[in-house]
Amino acid sequence: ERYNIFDIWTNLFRPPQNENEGFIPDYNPKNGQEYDFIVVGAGSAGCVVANRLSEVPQWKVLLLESGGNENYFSDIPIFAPFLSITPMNWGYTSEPEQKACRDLRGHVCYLPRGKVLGGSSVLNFLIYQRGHPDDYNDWVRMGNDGWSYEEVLPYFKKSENIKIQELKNSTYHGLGGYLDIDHAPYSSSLNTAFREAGEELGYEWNDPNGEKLIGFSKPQATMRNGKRCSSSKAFLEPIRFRRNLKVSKHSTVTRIIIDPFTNIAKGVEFIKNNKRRKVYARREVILSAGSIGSAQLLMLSGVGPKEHLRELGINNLVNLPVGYNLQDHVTFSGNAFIVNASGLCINDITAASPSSAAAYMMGDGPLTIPGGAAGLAFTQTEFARDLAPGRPDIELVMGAGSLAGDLLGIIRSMLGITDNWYREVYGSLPLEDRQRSFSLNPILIRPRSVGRVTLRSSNFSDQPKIHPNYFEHPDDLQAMKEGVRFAQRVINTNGFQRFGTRLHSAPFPNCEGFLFNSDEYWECAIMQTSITLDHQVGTCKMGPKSDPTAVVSPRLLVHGMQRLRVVDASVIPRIPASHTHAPVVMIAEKASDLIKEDWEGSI
Ligand SMILES: Cc1cc2nc3c(=O)[nH]c(=O)nc-3n(C[C@H](O)[C@H](O)[C@H](O)COP(=O)(O)OP(=O)(O)OC[C@H]3O[C@@H](n4cnc5c(N)ncnc54)[C@H](O)[C@@H]3O)c2cc1C
Repeated sequence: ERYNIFDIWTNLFRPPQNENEGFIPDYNPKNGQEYDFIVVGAGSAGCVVANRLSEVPQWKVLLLESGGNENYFSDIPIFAPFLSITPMNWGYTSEPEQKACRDLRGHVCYLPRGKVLGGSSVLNFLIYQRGHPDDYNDWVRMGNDGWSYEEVLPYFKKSENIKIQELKNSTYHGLGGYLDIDHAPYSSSLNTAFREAGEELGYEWNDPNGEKLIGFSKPQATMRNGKRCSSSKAFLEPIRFRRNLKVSKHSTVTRIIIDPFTNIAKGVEFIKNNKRRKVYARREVILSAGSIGSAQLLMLSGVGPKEHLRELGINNLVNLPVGYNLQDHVTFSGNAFIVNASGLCINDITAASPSSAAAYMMGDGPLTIPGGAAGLAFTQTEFARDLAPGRPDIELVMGAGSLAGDLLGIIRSMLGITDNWYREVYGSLPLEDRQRSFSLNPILIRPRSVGRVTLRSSNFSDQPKIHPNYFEHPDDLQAMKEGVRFAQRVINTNGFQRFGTRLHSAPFPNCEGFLFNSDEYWECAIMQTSITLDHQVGTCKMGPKSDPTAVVSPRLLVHGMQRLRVVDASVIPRIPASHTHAPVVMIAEKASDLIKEDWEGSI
C-alpha cells in the first residue's frame, strides 16, 4: 500500500474525527495475482461486502474501484448537488426521452453516478429511507424467498448506528453498527411551518423508517457530526489496515474473465495507471458496480440478451435479460415558493457565507442540511389503485432553497437546466425573492414505467445507452400531477401562509400555451423539466430460475453461471417507495451472509 502525493494532499484537509476515520491506502495488485473474492466497485454495496467478507481472516479480498478519494467538500451535506459536476461523477446521460427532460441541455436527462470510494453514497443527498414493509414482501411474492420485511429488517438494523436520541430505543433502529444515521442539527422556521402544515392536513409527524411511512418528518441522514457518512467512511475506513483486504483505487474493470466451457467466472481484467492487468478469484467474482456498471460489465463479458450481444459481435455465453427492468424515481423540481421573511430559506449566497462555514466547523449550521432537503412527506394519491392503504405513491421533499435561488448556476448544471430556461422563468423575479424561496418537489415513488440499459458498442469506454422511459405509463404523469397539487395544499395551510408563501407563477418555456395552473399546464411542465432522483435499480433483476425476466437468483448468483454474483442496486426486482441507498446497504449486508453460508464448509 502506498500514499501518493495526491492522496496526501486531499487528506491533509480532511482530518479524521476519530480512530475509525482515516484515508484508505492504495494497493497495486500484480498481474496474475489470486484472491478468494474480487469485489468490483466500492460503492454503497461494495464497501459493505468487502468489509463483511474480510471479517473471515482466511479469506483474501480485493476491492477494485474506478474512482479515488473523497475529500473535504464531498463531506459537506448541502454541497451534494455540486459533486455531480466533478470527476467524481461517471457523467451518464440518457438517450433522448419522449416525455421527460425535454427542456434540459441536449434534451437528455442527466444521470449522475458516483466514481469515487463510496460510489453514489458520496454524491447522494444523504437521505436515509427504507420504504414500506410490503415493498419487500412484494419481492417474496415475486419468488424471492428470504427477502420479506421481517427477514430484511435485521439487516437494516445491523449496519445502523442511530444517533437520534428519541429513536435509540425503537425496535426499528439499530445501535452500534458502522453507519451513522442522524438528523441535520440545523433547523429554521421553515421546518416548523412544514410540521404544522402536515398536522393541519391530518398527517402525523413520524419516524418514516418506523411503524408508518405515510406522514411528515425531518429527513434521517447518513451523517456523522454534521458531515457525510458515506459507505466508504462507514464501512471501509475503520478497517483500512485489515491485512486480508486490499483496496485498489483508480482501477477500472473492463471485463469479467469467464471460462467459456464451464461458465465459471475466473477473475477480471482491469486498467490501472494505463496498464491492463488480470487478477483471479479462487472463490467468487462479485459485481457491485451499480445499476449501470454491473449491467454493462455483464453484457461486455457475454452475459446478456442474445440478440443484442450478437448485433455487437459479442460472443453470448448465457442468454439473460440483463439491462431490462430499469426503474427509477423521477421528481419535478422546477417550482419555487416565495416567502415574505428572510432567514427561512437557504440559497447559494447564504451557503457560501463565512458564518455558515464557521458553524459547519462546529458540526452545525445550514451546510449540514442533507443535499438541501429539510423535510419529507409521504402520501397516497388516487392513482395508487393497486396499493393497500398506508402505502404511499408520492413523496414530497422540501428543499430549504429552490432553483430560483441558484444564482451561481451550480444546481442548474447538475440538473442540466439551461441558463436560458432559468432567465425565462426566474429572470423577472427580484433578487430578494429568489433568495427567499424554497421548493416542494414531488417524487413518483411507485413508478409504473420501466426502462432499459443497452450497450452502445463492445468497447468499455463507450457509455451504455440508457432509456429510462419516464412517464411512459400514463398513470405516472397523473400521479405526479397529484404530487404538484399536494404541494399546493401544503403551501395553503396556516403554517405556510403565516409567511405569505406563494408559488412563483412565470410559466415554463414551451408551456405558455396552457392556462397557468391548469392540469394541462402541469402535465406540460412536468414533461419539460422533470429530473431523476438518481435511484436507478433493477437491471440485473433478482428472481427464481423459472422467471424469464430474472438475471440473478434470490441468493444473487447469476443464473447459468458459476462463482459470479451481483450485489448492488441492480438486483432490486421492484423499486421500493424509498431512496435507494439504505435498501442497497441492506442487500449488501444480507448478501454477505449468503456468501458466508454458501462457503461455510470450506473456509
Ligand atoms: C446525485 C445522487 C443523489 C442521490 N440521493 C440519494 C439520497 O439522498 N438517498 C438515497 O438513499 N439514495 C440516493 N441516491 C441513490 C443511492 O446513492 C444509490 O442508489 C446507491 O448509492 C447505489 O449503490 P450501488 O452500490 O448500487 O452503486 P454505487 O454506489 O454507484 O457504486 C458503484 C461503484 O462501482 C464503481 N464502478 C462502476 N463500474 C466500475 C468498473 N467498471 N470498474 C471499477 N469500478 C466500477 C463506481 O465507481 C462506484 O464506486 C442518490 C444518487 C445520486 C447519484
